[in-house]
Amino acid sequence: MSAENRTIRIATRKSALAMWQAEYVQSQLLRHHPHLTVELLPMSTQGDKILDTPLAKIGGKGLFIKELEIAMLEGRADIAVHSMKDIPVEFPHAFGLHAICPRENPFDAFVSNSVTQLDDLPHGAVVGTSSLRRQSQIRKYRPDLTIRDLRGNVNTRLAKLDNGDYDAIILAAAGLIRLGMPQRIVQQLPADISLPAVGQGAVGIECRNDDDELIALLQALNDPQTHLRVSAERAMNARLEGGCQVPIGSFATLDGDTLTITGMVGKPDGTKLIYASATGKAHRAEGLGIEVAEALLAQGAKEILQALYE
Ligand SMILES: NCc1[nH]cc(CCC(=O)O)c1CC(=O)O
Repeated sequence: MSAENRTIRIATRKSALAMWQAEYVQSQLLRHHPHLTVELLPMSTQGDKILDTPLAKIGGKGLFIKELEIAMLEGRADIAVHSMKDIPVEFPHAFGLHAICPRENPFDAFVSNSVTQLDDLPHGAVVGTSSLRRQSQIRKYRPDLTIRDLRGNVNTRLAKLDNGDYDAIILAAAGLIRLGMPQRIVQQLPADISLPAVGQGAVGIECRNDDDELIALLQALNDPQTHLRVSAERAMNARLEGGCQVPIGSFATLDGDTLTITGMVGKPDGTKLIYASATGKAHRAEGLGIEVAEALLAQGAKEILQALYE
């Protein structure tokens, strides 16, 4: 049987956003390779089951992908589809990211039912986010606001806002757009207020490193520009040893073959945020990411990050 006639099984989490991403990859695979059969294998992961404990305590974001990797090792699935911002810097060695799809809106979205921009929230208003990165930046910009924890998938978070538990919440614009709710974005937060997470808005495809035939099929779905930008951002994160749940932002842009990357590390209480940028030829994406990490380390990034683990 030729590669073009294979059956590709996609392991995915069951959340609405994960399912959207898996279906997107399914449709793109069929568009480029019409003779494939592409099936979805929706799975519950440890990360989805344990909702009441902070992620950092139960093993971090790797928990959301381990079951998917076991399914691939056991031959029940061929690929796994992930939000790039949710996957750890390092992969188990048998696996790799073999395609990164075109990036959706990478910015954070301010979502509220009462005001139309962050600046209009009254003093003391309650903003929901569990992201240390968002918390740090919002506190810096509006030290008068109260930040309250907010976990769950996108729909759960929106329901908590609509219940009146928060005056506003911060979500990734990409998730809202993909789930068909762009009208929920009342303000797109610019990078100088909320620098996005590493890989935010990009979807990656993981498979076993030894499946050459499949890796070749996936190349049609890879977007080289997104790949370069996300590679720079992930290289920065790797150099900072920024695992899961860290107050780190990283955002790369491309202008022709010139790549610019900006990084940020912040104290969760918003009292100290450090920034660095680098610009250079796009083929040096990873080197530029590492340069930014070094510049952040020179300004005290390590001390900020270490304090979090104590
Ligand atoms: N951590 C949850 C998560 N993972 C991916 C997205 C959507 C954005 C993306 O694909 O980068 C979201 C929601 C959010 O952060 O608001």
